[in-house]
Amino acid sequence: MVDMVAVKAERESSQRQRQESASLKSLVFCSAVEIKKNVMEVATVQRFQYSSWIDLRNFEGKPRGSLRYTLRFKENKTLRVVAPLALDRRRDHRLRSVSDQNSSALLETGSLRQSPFDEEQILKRKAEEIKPYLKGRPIFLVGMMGSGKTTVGKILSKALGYTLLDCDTFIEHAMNGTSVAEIFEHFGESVFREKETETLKEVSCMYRQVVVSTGGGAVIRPINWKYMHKGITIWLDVPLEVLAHRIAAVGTDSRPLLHVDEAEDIYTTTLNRLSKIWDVRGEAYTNANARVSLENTALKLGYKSVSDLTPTEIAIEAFEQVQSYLDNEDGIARL
Ligand SMILES: Nc1ncnc2c1ncn2[C@@H]1O[C@H](COP(=O)(O)OP(=O)(O)OP(=O)(O)O)[C@@H](O)[C@H]1O
Ligand SMILES: O=C(O)C1=C[C@@H](O)[C@@H](O)[C@H](O)C1
Repeated sequence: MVDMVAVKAERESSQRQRQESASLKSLVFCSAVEIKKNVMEVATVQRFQYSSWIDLRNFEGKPRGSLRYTLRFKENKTLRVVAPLALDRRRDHRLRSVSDQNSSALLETGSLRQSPFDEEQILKRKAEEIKPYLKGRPIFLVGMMGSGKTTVGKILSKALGYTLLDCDTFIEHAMNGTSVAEIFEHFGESVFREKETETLKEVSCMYRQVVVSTGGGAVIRPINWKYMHKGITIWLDVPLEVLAHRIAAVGTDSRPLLHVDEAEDIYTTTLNRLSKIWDVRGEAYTNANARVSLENTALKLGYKSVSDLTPTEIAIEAFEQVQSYLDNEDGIARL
């Protein structure tokens, strides 16, 4: 009887040991699977994180450029694309050189483009940084015809929460809707220049928190500088060939100093006229507080051509140049 009890107890004990061993094995197996899964997840994340530059030039219908994605796992373990990081430009250059090593396609295209999202973030941050130091002063954009004063002015004014004023439009309103071309034709250039000076005087004395897109010739009269220097002046310096291309693309009807007959070669004629105008007033643009050279900006961003620059990139450069000017102008206030 005692033997029977002892045998039963031993059988139960060894059965318990087998069960415990089986469940331990299963536990170890599960952990191994789990660990392997985690390792795979980490590897997947790393793979996507380290070669995460996607050249949009390869995608038909998308804007040219590269887009940086950060990929993370959601709780349900599916991959998801999260918003690209807002990066400081300098930091971004460093990241680019690292990611470039992993992307021969990128090296071939030479594209160092930000995603439009990144561009917007940088622009917004730059605007917030310089706004307190502008103290509401007007910003005057100067530059040759077609240099992008209106296009870039729109972006700058929106980022700062300022109003955009177009000098030519201002004059047209003051002349009861007469267009600039008609003012030149019926009253002559001297009347237009008088109106231009009156406008700059009014705007610089009466308006705050405005970005002013001036006429290409606003720089000629020294008195105009007296008014424009009440605010901050930015010169958009664009190569004449680029200006001629832009103007030829839209026609010369609204620009009386460049007006070209249909029979003429619009690009060549425009370039010749721009060259003559430049000879007379090129020097005057250097009175501006900040210069945005499209050639320098394209070089800085590693672009092959000035035409690769987006208006937002030009606007960011404008903020950077203004920032340098303000640093020198008012170093103590910015400390
Ligand atoms: N960065 C850019 N890239 C390509 N095209 C541009 C760029 N900036 C402006 N343009 C184009 O060039 C033309 C002239 O631009 P915009 O009117 O902004 O220049 P502007 O300096 O105000 O000219 P104007 O003094 O003659 O009135 C427009 O057709 C515009 O779309
Ligand atoms: O460059 C210029 O002299 C001019 C530029 C335009 O914006 C207009 O102000 C006008 O056509 C003259």
